[in-house]
Order: sequence, then C-alpha cells, then structure tokens
Amino acid sequence: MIKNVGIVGAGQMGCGIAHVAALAGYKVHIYDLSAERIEAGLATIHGNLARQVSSGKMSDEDRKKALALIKGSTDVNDLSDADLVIEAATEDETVKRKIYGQVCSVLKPEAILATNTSSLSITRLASATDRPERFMGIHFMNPVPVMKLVELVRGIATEESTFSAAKEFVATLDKTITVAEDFPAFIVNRILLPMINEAIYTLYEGVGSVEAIDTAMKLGANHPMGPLQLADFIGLDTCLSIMQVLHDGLADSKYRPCPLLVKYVEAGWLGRKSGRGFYDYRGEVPVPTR
Ligand SMILES: CC(=O)CC(=O)SCCNC(=O)CCNC(=O)[C@H](O)C(C)(C)COP(=O)(O)OP(=O)(O)OC[C@H]1O[C@@H](n2cnc3c(N)ncnc32)[C@H](O)[C@@H]1OP(=O)(O)O
Ligand SMILES: NC(=O)C1=CN([C@@H]2O[C@H](COP(=O)(O)OP(=O)(O)OC[C@H]3O[C@@H](n4cnc5c(N)ncnc54)[C@H](OP(=O)(O)O)[C@@H]3O)[C@@H](O)[C@H]2O)C=CC1
Repeated sequence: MIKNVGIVGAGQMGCGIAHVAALAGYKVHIYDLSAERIEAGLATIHGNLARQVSSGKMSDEDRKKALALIKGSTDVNDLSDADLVIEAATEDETVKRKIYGQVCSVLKPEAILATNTSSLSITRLASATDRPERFMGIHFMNPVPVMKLVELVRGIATEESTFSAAKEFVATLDKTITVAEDFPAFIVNRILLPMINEAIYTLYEGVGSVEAIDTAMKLGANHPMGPLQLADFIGLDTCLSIMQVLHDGLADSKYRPCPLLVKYVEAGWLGRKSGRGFYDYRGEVPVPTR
C-alpha cells in the first residue's frame, strides 16, 4: 500500500507531481542535489496551490493540509521511508542511471521505483536498478496539476503487481491513464515532438517568424499553445533529448533534431526555465527572439 511518495528532482515536473500527490493525501518527500532548487520548487507549489484556492478549485484548508505533507531535502537517505519513488530528474540517461544507484541503496526492498522519463527505454533504465520487476514508467504531462493524462509504461521485467499499484496510485490523483509500449518516446511524445521539431524547421527555413508559426497553429489548428511556445514551456533541453532518443532509437532521418534547436540548447537558451528560448521571458511580456 502506497502512503509515502519520494520524488527525485525539484524541477517543474517533480514539483507538479509532489503537488498532486500531496493533494491526494500522500506524504511527499522531494530530493534534489540543490537546496536552492528545492526552495524554488516549494515556492512554485505554494503559488500554484494558492491560485487554485483563489479560483475556487479547492478550500484553504485543503491547501494547508497538502502543504503540510510536502518536505524536501538534499539527503538521499530521506527517501528510505518511501513506498514509491518517482524519478523526475533531467532527461539524460547517465544522470538517471547514477541516481538509481544512489536511490536503490537506501530504498526499502519492497518499494517501487518509477521514472517520469519522456522518452528513454524503461527496460534499459530498469537494468541500472536492483529491482527491474518493481520499476516502470509513470509519465505525467506538463503542467501536472492541470493535465489529465498519465502514460504508464512497463519494462520487459515489470511485474503485474507493480503495474497494478501504479495504476491505483494514478487513479487516486484523479488522472486518466493510457498504456504505452516501451518504444522511444512512447505515445504522446512520439507524435508531439516531431510536430514541435517541424515547427522549429519551419522557423529555421524562414517559412515564418516565431509569432507567425505560433499564431498559425493556435488559430489554425486550435492548439492551446503555439508549438514554439510549447517547446519553451517543456524546456528546449528536454525537447532535444527526446528528438535524439527518437533519432537514435528508430534510426530514421525524419527524426533528425533541427540544427536551430541544437543551437539554442548549446547557447543555454532552454526556454521558460532559463528565461530565454524562442521567446525572451525576462521582461513583462514574452518577446520573440527571432
Ligand atoms: C514533454 C513530455 O514528456 C510530455 C508533455 O508534458 S508535453 C506538454 C503537454 N502539455 C501541453 O500540451 C500544454 C498545452 N497548453 C495548455 O493546455 C494550456 O495552455 C495551459 C493548460 C498550460 C494553460 O491554459 P490557459 O487557459 O492558457 O491558461 P490559464 O487560464 O492561465 O490556466 C488554466 C489553468 O491552468 C493553471 N496553470 C497554468 N499553467 C500552470 C502551471 N505551469 N502550473 C500549474 N498550473 C498551471 C492555471 O492556474 C489555471 O488554473 P485555474 O483554472 O485553477 O486558475
Ligand atoms: N518538461 C516537461 O514538459 C516534461 C518533462 N518530463 C520529464 O520529467 C523529467 C524532469 O523534467 P523537468 O522537470 O522538465 O526538468 P527540470 O530541468 O525542470 O528539472 C530537473 C531537476 O532534476 C534535478 N537533477 C539533475 N540531476 C539530479 C540528480 N543527480 N539528483 C537529483 N536531482 C537532479 C535538476 O537539478 P539541476 O538543474 O540543478 O541540474 C532539476 O532540479 C525529465 O525526465 C523529463 O523528460 C516528463 C513530462 C513532461
């Protein structure tokens, strides 16, 4: 029975998952390497919960209850009580494999370890743990408090009891699941990221400006965000990693990451989280950078 949830990574996804898990009554512990990251993440959770109270989505009492359930620290040993740990660190296989080594050494033997990876092979990641049968993908969408879907992905060794526990956990968060097989980028990102990459090629080739491309897709295809705005929202480093996984994993040139995406990531222009991407977020309103 899952009562205590551990989260690795106090970024936008880790904090979003902590937010919805605490609202559902789980005790949540967020672990990250950086104390500043944890502080900033907790401040974001405070802000998002307060917004939900002011828009009438929840009571102030529920907000307080949820906040009291969330703690954070830079000590991996604080995950030792967790029944389920969801890893939501940077989309980089080397980083994730190293984390599993550290986390597995403190976890209870019966605890489930899950990853929020957007694209990486669950079977390969599982092989870096001491518990492939209790490892799987639980892939939330961004922003977690708003998006209804969670993709569940089994690795080759994932036991049915692990899958059922994950399914029950997600149901208690009031989310809908979809099951994807363990192929590069699963379902949502297999379809979404090539569209975003194509939007970046459209910009790269001068077919349209940032504004023209986003307006075209918002008003012409009824997307809630333009593809470049969405890329900035996801994080350009994450978008590039997903395209690289698709390109390497499916060996088809149609998944070649756009050189302009590579250039933005090399510049450290990672989108909203770094203050600049296809838009510059440092002023009052976002301004296109091309
Ligand atoms: C990369 C991967 O592995 C997988 C992925 O996640 S891919 C990304 C998937 N996500 C998307 O495609 C998101 C596309 N965008 C949208 O759906 C919408 O633009 C949006 C829901 C983000 C915002 O909607 P909007 O109508 O423009 O804005 P707004 O009215 O301000 O917000 C709607 C609600 O969302 C909340 N919200 C918006 N951004 C938020 C955020 N970052 N965190 C938490 N809550 C947020 C708002 O507070 C608001 O809630 P209330 O009604 O309680 O006030
Ligand atoms: N962004 C999105 O839209 C979505 C992302 N995902 C996936 O979720 C995961 C996280 O993404 P996201 O939250 O956007 O990324 P962020 O960059 O916002 O956050 C990642 C966090 O992980 C931390 N981190 C890095 N290395 C370690 C480590 N060794 N131990 C502990 N923490 C570490 C980072 O710290 P620091 O910055 O100091 O390195 C950062 O705080 C990725 O796998 C991504 O693919 C899934 C769905 C949607």
